[in-house]
Amino acid sequence: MATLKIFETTDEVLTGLADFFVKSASEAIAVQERFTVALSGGSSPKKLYELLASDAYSNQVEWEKVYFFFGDERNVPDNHPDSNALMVKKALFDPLNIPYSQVFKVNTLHSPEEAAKDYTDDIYNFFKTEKVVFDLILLGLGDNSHTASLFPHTLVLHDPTASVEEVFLEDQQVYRITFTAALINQARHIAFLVYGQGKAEAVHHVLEDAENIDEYPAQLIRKDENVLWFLDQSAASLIKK
Ligand SMILES: O=C1O[C@H](COP(=O)(O)O)[C@@H](O)[C@H](O)[C@H]1O
Repeated sequence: MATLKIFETTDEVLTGLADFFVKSASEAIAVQERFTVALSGGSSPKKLYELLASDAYSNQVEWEKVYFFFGDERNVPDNHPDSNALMVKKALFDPLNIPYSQVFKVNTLHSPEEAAKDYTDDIYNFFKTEKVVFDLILLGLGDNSHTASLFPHTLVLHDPTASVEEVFLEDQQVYRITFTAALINQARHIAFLVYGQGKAEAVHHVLEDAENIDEYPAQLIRKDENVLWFLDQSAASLIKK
Protein backbone atom coordinates (compact mmCIF):
# COMPACT_ATOMS: atom_id res chain seq x y z
CA MET A 1 0.00 0.00 0.00
CA ALA A 2 1.33 3.44 -0.95
CA THR A 3 1.78 6.00 1.82
CA LEU A 4 -0.85 8.73 1.67
CA LYS A 5 0.04 12.11 3.18
CA ILE A 6 -3.05 14.28 3.11
CA PHE A 7 -2.82 17.94 4.14
CA GLU A 8 -5.43 20.66 4.63
CA THR A 9 -3.91 23.28 2.33
CA THR A 10 -1.61 23.46 -0.69
CA ASP A 11 1.04 25.25 1.36
CA GLU A 12 1.04 22.41 3.87
CA VAL A 13 1.42 19.83 1.09
CA LEU A 14 4.40 21.72 -0.29
CA THR A 15 6.01 21.97 3.14
CA GLY A 16 5.36 18.26 3.75
CA LEU A 17 7.11 17.32 0.52
CA ALA A 18 9.95 19.81 1.03
CA ASP A 19 10.57 18.23 4.45
CA PHE A 20 10.56 14.78 2.88
CA PHE A 21 13.06 15.98 0.23
CA VAL A 22 15.39 17.25 2.97
CA LYS A 23 15.11 13.98 4.90
CA SER A 24 15.71 11.81 1.79
CA ALA A 25 18.70 13.91 0.78
CA SER A 26 20.29 13.79 4.18
CA GLU A 27 19.78 10.00 4.51
CA ALA A 28 21.23 9.32 1.05
CA ILE A 29 24.19 11.66 1.59
CA ALA A 30 24.97 10.06 4.97
CA VAL A 31 25.26 6.65 3.30
CA GLN A 32 26.68 7.33 -0.15
CA GLU A 33 27.86 10.96 -0.11
CA ARG A 34 25.40 11.94 -2.85
CA PHE A 35 21.69 12.29 -3.53
CA THR A 36 20.22 11.54 -6.95
CA VAL A 37 16.82 12.99 -7.72
CA ALA A 38 14.67 13.08 -10.84
CA LEU A 39 12.44 16.14 -10.95
CA SER A 40 8.92 16.41 -12.28
CA GLY A 41 7.70 19.12 -14.60
CA GLY A 42 4.38 20.65 -15.50
CA SER A 43 2.44 23.20 -13.53
CA SER A 44 2.37 21.79 -9.98
CA PRO A 45 6.02 21.46 -8.82
CA LYS A 46 7.26 25.02 -9.49
CA LYS A 47 6.11 26.14 -6.02
CA LEU A 48 7.95 23.20 -4.45
CA TYR A 49 11.21 24.17 -6.14
CA GLU A 50 10.76 27.80 -5.09
CA LEU A 51 10.18 26.67 -1.53
CA LEU A 52 13.32 24.50 -1.54
CA ALA A 53 15.31 27.49 -2.79
CA SER A 54 13.86 29.81 -0.13
CA ASP A 55 15.59 30.83 3.11
CA ALA A 56 13.48 28.30 5.00
CA TYR A 57 15.06 25.34 3.15
CA SER A 58 18.17 26.42 1.28
CA ASN A 59 20.41 25.69 4.29
CA GLN A 60 18.87 22.32 5.06
CA VAL A 61 20.36 20.43 2.09
CA GLU A 62 24.00 19.89 1.09
CA TRP A 63 23.23 21.04 -2.45
CA GLU A 64 26.77 20.41 -3.69
CA LYS A 65 26.08 16.67 -3.22
CA VAL A 66 22.77 16.62 -5.11
CA TYR A 67 22.56 15.41 -8.74
CA PHE A 68 19.48 16.44 -10.67
CA PHE A 69 17.75 14.64 -13.54
CA PHE A 70 14.38 15.10 -15.22
CA GLY A 71 11.72 12.40 -15.24
CA ASP A 72 10.26 13.88 -18.38
CA GLU A 73 10.73 16.79 -20.75
CA ARG A 74 8.86 18.57 -23.51
CA ASN A 75 10.56 18.24 -26.88
CA VAL A 76 11.44 21.94 -27.06
CA PRO A 77 14.70 23.89 -26.76
CA ASP A 78 15.68 24.52 -23.15
CA ASN A 79 15.00 28.25 -23.45
CA HIS A 80 11.38 27.58 -24.51
CA PRO A 81 8.61 28.58 -22.05
CA ASP A 82 7.31 24.97 -22.01
CA SER A 83 10.69 23.51 -21.05
CA ASN A 84 10.79 21.77 -17.67
CA ALA A 85 14.53 22.52 -17.53
CA LEU A 86 13.88 26.26 -17.90
CA MET A 87 11.20 26.23 -15.20
CA VAL A 88 13.52 24.44 -12.75
CA LYS A 89 16.47 26.66 -13.67
CA LYS A 90 14.48 29.75 -12.70
CA ALA A 91 12.83 28.26 -9.60
CA LEU A 92 15.68 26.21 -8.12
CA PHE A 93 19.04 26.04 -9.90
CA ASP A 94 19.72 29.76 -10.37
CA PRO A 95 18.61 30.86 -6.89
CA LEU A 96 20.82 28.14 -5.33
CA ASN A 97 23.72 28.57 -7.77
CA ILE A 98 23.67 24.89 -8.70
CA PRO A 99 26.52 24.28 -11.18
CA TYR A 100 25.86 22.66 -14.58
CA SER A 101 27.98 19.68 -13.53
CA GLN A 102 25.21 18.58 -11.15
CA VAL A 103 22.36 18.97 -13.65
CA PHE A 104 21.55 16.36 -16.29
CA LYS A 105 19.08 17.78 -18.80
CA VAL A 106 17.47 16.15 -21.80
CA ASN A 107 19.21 17.36 -24.95
CA THR A 108 16.30 18.24 -27.23
CA LEU A 109 18.38 19.74 -30.02
CA HIS A 110 18.18 16.61 -32.16
CA SER A 111 15.34 14.19 -32.92
CA PRO A 112 13.10 12.95 -30.08
CA GLU A 113 14.46 9.43 -30.65
CA GLU A 114 18.05 10.68 -30.23
CA ALA A 115 17.10 12.78 -27.22
CA ALA A 116 15.63 9.73 -25.50
CA LYS A 117 18.51 7.44 -26.39
CA ASP A 118 21.17 9.98 -25.39
CA TYR A 119 19.44 10.62 -22.07
CA THR A 120 19.27 6.89 -21.35
CA ASP A 121 23.02 6.75 -22.04
CA ASP A 122 23.67 9.80 -19.83
CA ILE A 123 21.84 8.15 -16.94
CA TYR A 124 23.58 4.78 -17.26
CA ASN A 125 26.96 6.48 -17.67
CA PHE A 126 26.37 8.47 -14.50
CA PHE A 127 25.23 5.56 -12.33
CA LYS A 128 27.70 3.04 -13.81
CA THR A 129 25.47 0.15 -12.65
CA GLU A 130 23.25 -2.26 -14.54
CA LYS A 131 20.30 -1.34 -12.39
CA VAL A 132 19.74 2.40 -12.03
CA VAL A 133 18.21 3.29 -8.65
CA PHE A 134 17.41 6.97 -8.11
CA ASP A 135 17.19 8.00 -4.46
CA LEU A 136 14.04 9.96 -5.18
CA ILE A 137 11.80 10.45 -8.19
CA LEU A 138 9.27 13.28 -7.99
CA LEU A 139 6.06 12.87 -9.98
CA GLY A 140 2.89 14.79 -10.69
CA LEU A 141 -0.45 13.58 -11.92
CA GLY A 142 -2.35 15.00 -14.88
CA ASP A 143 -6.14 15.23 -14.76
CA ASN A 144 -6.09 12.46 -17.40
CA SER A 145 -4.10 10.24 -14.99
CA HIS A 146 -0.77 10.61 -16.79
CA THR A 147 2.42 10.83 -14.79
CA ALA A 148 5.85 11.86 -16.06
CA SER A 149 4.96 11.69 -19.79
CA LEU A 150 3.29 8.32 -19.55
CA PHE A 151 0.09 9.32 -21.31
CA PRO A 152 -3.08 7.25 -21.81
CA HIS A 153 -3.04 4.86 -24.79
CA THR A 154 0.60 5.41 -25.75
CA LEU A 155 3.05 2.65 -26.66
CA VAL A 156 5.51 3.56 -23.93
CA LEU A 157 3.09 2.25 -21.31
CA HIS A 158 3.97 -1.27 -22.44
CA ASP A 159 7.73 -0.79 -22.63
CA PRO A 160 9.38 -3.09 -20.07
CA THR A 161 12.88 -1.58 -20.29
CA ALA A 162 14.27 0.73 -17.61
CA SER A 163 15.04 3.55 -20.02
CA VAL A 164 14.03 6.91 -21.42
CA GLU A 165 11.72 6.92 -24.42
CA GLU A 166 10.04 9.38 -26.78
CA VAL A 167 6.26 9.63 -26.76
CA PHE A 168 4.12 11.11 -29.52
CA LEU A 169 0.93 12.77 -28.29
CA GLU A 170 -1.54 12.44 -31.16
CA ASP A 171 -4.01 15.02 -29.88
CA GLN A 172 -1.36 17.73 -29.45
CA GLN A 173 0.88 16.52 -32.34
CA VAL A 174 3.96 16.92 -30.13
CA TYR A 175 6.67 14.70 -28.73
CA ARG A 176 7.73 14.37 -25.13
CA ILE A 177 10.63 12.45 -23.62
CA THR A 178 9.96 10.31 -20.55
CA PHE A 179 11.34 7.82 -18.05
CA THR A 180 9.58 4.49 -18.52
CA ALA A 181 7.55 3.08 -15.64
CA ALA A 182 10.20 0.36 -15.28
CA LEU A 183 12.90 2.97 -14.62
CA ILE A 184 10.68 4.93 -12.22
CA ASN A 185 9.74 1.81 -10.27
CA GLN A 186 13.38 1.01 -9.51
CA ALA A 187 13.72 4.21 -7.43
CA ARG A 188 14.31 4.01 -3.69
CA HIS A 189 11.56 6.55 -3.04
CA ILE A 190 8.88 7.95 -5.31
CA ALA A 191 6.86 11.01 -4.28
CA PHE A 192 3.75 12.28 -6.04
CA LEU A 193 2.78 15.93 -5.57
CA VAL A 194 -0.89 16.45 -6.38
CA TYR A 195 -3.14 19.30 -5.32
CA GLY A 196 -6.39 20.92 -6.40
CA GLN A 197 -9.93 19.71 -7.03
CA GLY A 198 -9.15 19.21 -10.73
CA LYS A 199 -7.01 16.19 -9.82
CA ALA A 200 -9.51 14.47 -7.51
CA GLU A 201 -10.98 12.09 -10.10
CA ALA A 202 -7.56 11.09 -11.38
CA VAL A 203 -6.34 10.39 -7.84
CA HIS A 204 -9.38 8.18 -7.23
CA HIS A 205 -8.92 6.29 -10.54
CA VAL A 206 -5.23 5.69 -9.99
CA LEU A 207 -5.41 4.64 -6.35
CA GLU A 208 -8.77 2.92 -6.17
CA ASP A 209 -10.13 1.87 -9.56
CA ALA A 210 -9.63 -1.58 -11.09
CA GLU A 211 -6.39 -1.77 -13.04
CA ASN A 212 -6.64 -0.18 -16.46
CA ILE A 213 -3.17 0.97 -17.39
CA ASP A 214 -4.08 2.39 -20.79
CA GLU A 215 -6.75 4.60 -19.27
CA TYR A 216 -4.92 5.45 -16.00
CA PRO A 217 -1.17 5.25 -16.70
CA ALA A 218 -0.11 6.32 -13.20
CA GLN A 219 -1.38 2.92 -12.05
CA LEU A 220 1.89 1.61 -13.53
CA ILE A 221 3.77 3.08 -10.59
CA ARG A 222 4.27 0.63 -7.77
CA LYS A 223 2.31 0.98 -4.57
CA ASP A 224 4.34 0.30 -1.45
CA GLU A 225 5.27 2.33 1.60
CA ASN A 226 8.20 3.98 -0.20
CA VAL A 227 5.83 5.48 -2.74
CA LEU A 228 4.36 8.56 -1.10
CA TRP A 229 1.40 10.59 -2.29
CA PHE A 230 1.44 14.20 -1.04
CA LEU A 231 -2.12 15.43 -1.51
CA ASP A 232 -4.26 18.31 -0.37
CA GLN A 233 -7.83 17.74 0.87
CA SER A 234 -9.26 18.74 -2.52
CA ALA A 235 -7.18 16.27 -4.52
CA ALA A 236 -7.94 13.57 -1.94
CA SER A 237 -11.65 14.34 -1.77
CA LEU A 238 -12.81 11.35 -3.84
CA ILE A 239 -10.68 8.77 -2.07
CA LYS A 240 -13.19 6.41 -0.46
CA LYS A 241 -11.12 4.25 1.88
O1 LIG B 1 4.79 13.91 -13.39
C1 LIG B 1 4.41 14.81 -14.10
O2 LIG B 1 3.09 15.19 -14.06
C2 LIG B 1 2.65 16.23 -14.88
C3 LIG B 1 1.22 16.53 -14.71
O3 LIG B 1 1.31 17.58 -13.84
P1 LIG B 1 0.60 18.97 -13.96
O4 LIG B 1 0.96 19.60 -12.67
O5 LIG B 1 1.15 19.72 -15.15
O6 LIG B 1 -0.84 18.66 -14.12
C4 LIG B 1 3.33 16.23 -16.16
O7 LIG B 1 2.79 16.82 -17.25
C5 LIG B 1 4.77 16.50 -15.88
O8 LIG B 1 5.56 16.80 -16.95
C6 LIG B 1 5.32 15.40 -15.09
O9 LIG B 1 6.65 15.47 -14.75
